[in-house]
Amino acid sequence: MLKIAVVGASGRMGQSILRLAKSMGNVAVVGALVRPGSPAEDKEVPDWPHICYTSDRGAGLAEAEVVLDFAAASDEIGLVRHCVDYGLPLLVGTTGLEASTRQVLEQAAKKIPVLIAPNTSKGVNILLELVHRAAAALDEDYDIEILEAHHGRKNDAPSGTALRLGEEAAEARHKRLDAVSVHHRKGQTGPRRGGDIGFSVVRGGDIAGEHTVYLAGPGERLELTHRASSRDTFAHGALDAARWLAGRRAGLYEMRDVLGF
Ligand SMILES: NC(=O)C1=CN([C@@H]2O[C@H](COP(=O)(O)OP(=O)(O)OC[C@H]3O[C@@H](n4cnc5c(N)ncnc54)[C@H](OP(=O)(O)O)[C@@H]3O)[C@@H](O)[C@H]2O)C=CC1
Ligand SMILES: O=C(O)C1=N[C@H](C(=O)O)C[C@H](O)C1
Repeated sequence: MLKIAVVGASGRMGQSILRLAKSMGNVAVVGALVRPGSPAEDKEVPDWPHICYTSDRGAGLAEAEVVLDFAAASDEIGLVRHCVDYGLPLLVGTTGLEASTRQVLEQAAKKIPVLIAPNTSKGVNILLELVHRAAAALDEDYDIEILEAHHGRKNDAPSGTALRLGEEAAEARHKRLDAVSVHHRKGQTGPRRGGDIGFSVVRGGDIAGEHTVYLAGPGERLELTHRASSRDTFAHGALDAARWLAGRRAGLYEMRDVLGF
């Protein structure tokens, strides 16, 4: 039985993971971390009656073998330091991380296993491979645009997945994403610069997560799309990844390592 702790346990992803873990039977939730002052604090976790939501990191992570972080980037560095101090493998599902946090995670990965996974679905991770291949095969006459759509409660934009897709496309063309990304267009923009990668964002309703990468060329357009119809898809992937991460040696990992491609 794998013992996990979920950080951001009262959130949408946290709840989905807690529910799914119960139905699976081979994963035990031993910690459910919430923000200090959260209305959930000290309440019993539904499905896990012997566990209470806590904001006490030491208590919440004490028995965990793997930590799953879906806490919307609020105290990432404190969490990473704790995992390093206690040798805990960490899955970071949270998106919208600062570049400085990413550096802290890279340092931490020298000491503990760290899996950075902005999207834990199988389909999106296959999409990353397809985008790499298409961006490399089609030259810069094929303009790359990335469109993402999510529910109206999402806090960060563009999504972590959209940015990861952009990185993959840029890397395939031997570019750095920050040198070619375009996030704003309004007014007299002038023509599109060849080689740019544009991002567009839709927010509304209960959209679980949709990503389309366009490669728009002369006389044709390739569109590669992934649509998640349920948040449980991400929760399933997170629990698979947690099982994979347990007992791994220190290192920086991605979902493609978990999925074996
Ligand atoms: N990797 C993947 O496949 C996926 C990643 N995500 C990402 O996961 C993150 C969470 O998404 P979602 O569940 O929809 O967001 P929510 O806002 O529903 O959940 C985030 C939760 O984290 C809590 N929280 C905030 N700070 C802390 C803290 N310091 N310690 C513990 N808990 C804390 C929040 O509490 P409060 O509300 O009280 O502030 C909230 O309950 C986002 O970054 C999202 O982009 C989402 C889906 C899939
Ligand atoms: O906040 C969400 O909901 C999601 N966030 C992730 C992201 O930012 O890429 C993954 C998924 O699309 C859902």
